[in-house]
Order: sequence, then C-alpha cells, then structure tokens
Amino acid sequence: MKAVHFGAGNIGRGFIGQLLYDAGAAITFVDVNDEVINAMNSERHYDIVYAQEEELRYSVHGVKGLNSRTETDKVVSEIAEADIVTTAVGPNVLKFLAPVIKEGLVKRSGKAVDVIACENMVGGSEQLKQYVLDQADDEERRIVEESAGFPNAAVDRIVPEQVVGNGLDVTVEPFYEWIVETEGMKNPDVRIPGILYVEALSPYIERKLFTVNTGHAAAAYLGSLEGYKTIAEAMADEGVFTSVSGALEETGKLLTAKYDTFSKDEQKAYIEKVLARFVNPKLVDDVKRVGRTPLRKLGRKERLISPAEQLMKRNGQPAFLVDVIVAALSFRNEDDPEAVKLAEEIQEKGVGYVLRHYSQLEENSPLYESISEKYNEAEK
Ligand SMILES: NC(=O)c1ccc[n+]([C@@H]2O[C@H](COP(=O)([O-])OP(=O)(O)OC[C@H]3O[C@@H](n4cnc5c(N)ncnc54)[C@H](O)[C@@H]3O)[C@@H](O)[C@H]2O)c1
Ligand SMILES: O=P(O)(O)OC[C@@H](O)[C@@H](O)[C@H](O)[C@H](O)CO
Repeated sequence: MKAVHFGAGNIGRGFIGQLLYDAGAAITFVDVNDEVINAMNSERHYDIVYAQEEELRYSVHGVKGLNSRTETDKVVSEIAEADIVTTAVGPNVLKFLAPVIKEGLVKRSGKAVDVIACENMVGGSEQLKQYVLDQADDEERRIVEESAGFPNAAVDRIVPEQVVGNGLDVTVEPFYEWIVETEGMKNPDVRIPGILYVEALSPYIERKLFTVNTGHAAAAYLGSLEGYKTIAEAMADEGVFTSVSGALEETGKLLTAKYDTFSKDEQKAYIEKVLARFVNPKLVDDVKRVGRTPLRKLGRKERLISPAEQLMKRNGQPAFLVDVIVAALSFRNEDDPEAVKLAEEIQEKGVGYVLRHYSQLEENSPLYESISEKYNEAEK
C-alpha cells in the first residue's frame, strides 16, 4: 500500500504516520520544510517516543520526503499511485495543497481514492474538496467528483512541539483516536486498523473539538494570562483548573443535550480523561503552541465561540466559556503573526470589530454583549 501524507509535522509524524505504517503503507511525507524532508530522505525512518513512565519507542520505517513547492511533478505522480491521501498541515494551509492534489487526482484517470484531512476543524475534508474543485475545469471537476472521496475526520493525540533524536523523532502521549466518516468515501476497501469508521462524524468531531480543544485552549489562554509556560503548569493552578473544568461542564451540557450518542456519565468520564491527559507530567506542551493562531480559534465554527453560541441558543449560560474567550482576546505572542494581528486589530479597531469580523458575531447579539461586557470589565 502507498500513502501520501501532507504535513510532516508533529501529528503527521507522531500519529498519522504510525497508523499508516502499521497498516503496511510506504509513506511519502510532503512538506515545505527542507530540513525535515532532507532528514526523511537520508534517515528513511524515525522514532515515536511515548510520554509515559516507562519509555516506549516505536519506529516508523521506509519513509521518504518531497517538497510540495519545488517537487510538484513528483508529488502529482505519488498521488496518482496512492491508495490513500491524508493531510495534517493546519486549517489555514489546506487551500495551498489544492492545486497539487487536484493535478494528482486527475492523473489517476478515475481510479478511486480517499483524501482525508486530519485537521482540528469541523468539515475539514469537505473544505479541502471545495478548494480542489475551485481549481478544476469542468472535465477535471467531473473526474474528481466521481473518483475522489473526501471523508471528514477527527484526530486526537496531543503531540507537543519538540525536536528529539535525529530531528524527526517525536514525543507523543500514548492516547490516540482517529475517526473517519464512511459517508463520502470512494475507496472503502482501504481500511486502516486503528481508525474508527462511523456513519456520522458530527457528534464525534464536536465532542473532540469542544472538549479536548476547548479545554486545551482554556488552559492555554487562562494559563498564559497567569504567566505559565506549559499546559501542565497552568493546570496545576487551582483557579485555572476550576475554570477549565467549568468550561468543559458547559460544553458537556451542550453535547449531551444535542446528541444522544453519549450519555451524561460517558461525557463526564470523557472530560475526566481529557483533564488527566492535560496534566501528564511527561508531556511538555507550551501554552504558545496550544494557543497558536488565536484569530482562527476565535472563529464562529471553532472551539470557543461555537459551543458558547450553541449553549446560549439552548438557554444555557456559558459563563466560563466567556471568560476563556476574553482570555483568548488578550493572548499575546510576538512570534505568532495571528496573535500580533489580534493585538493590532483590538488596538486600532476595538474588540467589537474582532468579534464582528473574525468571530462573525452580530453586534448586540447575546454572546457579543456578554463578551464585550466581560472584556471591558477585565480591561478596567
Ligand atoms: N499536534 C497535535 O497535538 C495535533 C493533534 C490533533 C490534530 N492536530 C492538527 O493537525 C494539524 C497539524 O498540526 P501539527 O501540530 O502537526 O502542526 P505542525 O506545525 O507541527 O505541522 C504542520 C506541518 O505542515 C507543514 N506545511 C506547512 N505548509 C505546507 C504546505 N503548503 N505543504 C505541505 N506541508 C506544509 C509544516 O511545514 C509542518 O511540518 C493541525 O490542523 C492541527 O490542529 C494537531
Ligand atoms: O492544533 P490546534 O492549533 O487546532 O490546537 C492546539 C491543540 O489544542 C491541539 O493541537 C491538540 O494538541 C490536539 O488537538 C489534541 O488532539
């Protein structure tokens, strides 16, 4: 089996690569980072190190690397022969993959394949499909529509930023979950052991995004305000822990009211497990990584605004979530262009502009009002 994976970063190497390799795939990692690509091509393997008491290493062999900008023809040929195509590049990067993925899919002459975006977002693969179709003429569009599936997915494993060993090795938490929606698959015969295939992804992606990622963002933004460097340090602060748990109680209320997929007890156990994962002492995860790209995270369909808005529509009070959103608006990191932009926008146009423009909240809507009020109080 051949797999093409875009994004040889933390989750790409630390999780997707592991399951694809286990499934017997020869993996071509496509990236733009030449250091990583060159290391892939000279080492041809890397290790995944489990962040747990007893060290456990897992080797992924036979990998190679290609540059998606300078080796486009080779990437197209690899896609043309692949049994599966996956991505983990970040939601903002998906549109840049579209031209080369479109060329690769067209070159397959109708041979079915699935393209799975493993990004933290609702409808990631569907979004990628739209970007691909935007690049296609009528005939190409027909080929893509007929032969390429873009099943949505949810991917969960905490993989912090770090370079260990040969520069490719990566430390990960032992936990993992990869869920793929069967609807929209064109090549269902390719099944990757370790993936849970479900008919409807919505409950699972919302549970993941609104528990793991909401809680993570809460710890990062509240922890950052308190001056903590890592998620584990932030979670050791009683005040931060209480607020993170409070935010997850709120999202839990929404999730169990909205879906009958999980009972209240199951959601409670899920939250407890997530909180335990955040305090893993062997996992050194910078609040700057977890809080990265705050403008994206303040988006309407994202982990903070979406559950808060949905909860309010069901007459719930997202008090803790609003505190986290206020902390997110105050997140500062000079190395993160989105955090810099956020600070500039607030300085020049005011917080209301950010809520209208980036979070797409209507002025004077209940959530807009709650956030503005709390933000102004905090600024006093
Ligand atoms: N790290 C985690 O804990 C984790 C867990 C689950 C899901 N995710 C999701 O996975 C995605 C990637 O996250 P990450 O933590 O691995 O980030 P990362 O920054 O470590 O990796 C992203 C990789 O994409 C590469 N890239 C950027 N532009 C590219 C392009 N045009 N073509 C090909 N490659 C390109 C980067 O060079 C980098 O190697 C995000 O959507 C994230 O939300 C991350
Ligand atoms: O990747 P982001 O920026 O959407 O979110 C940061 C973290 O919350 C995220 O990477 C988690 O570690 C991951 O989603 C755990 O599965």
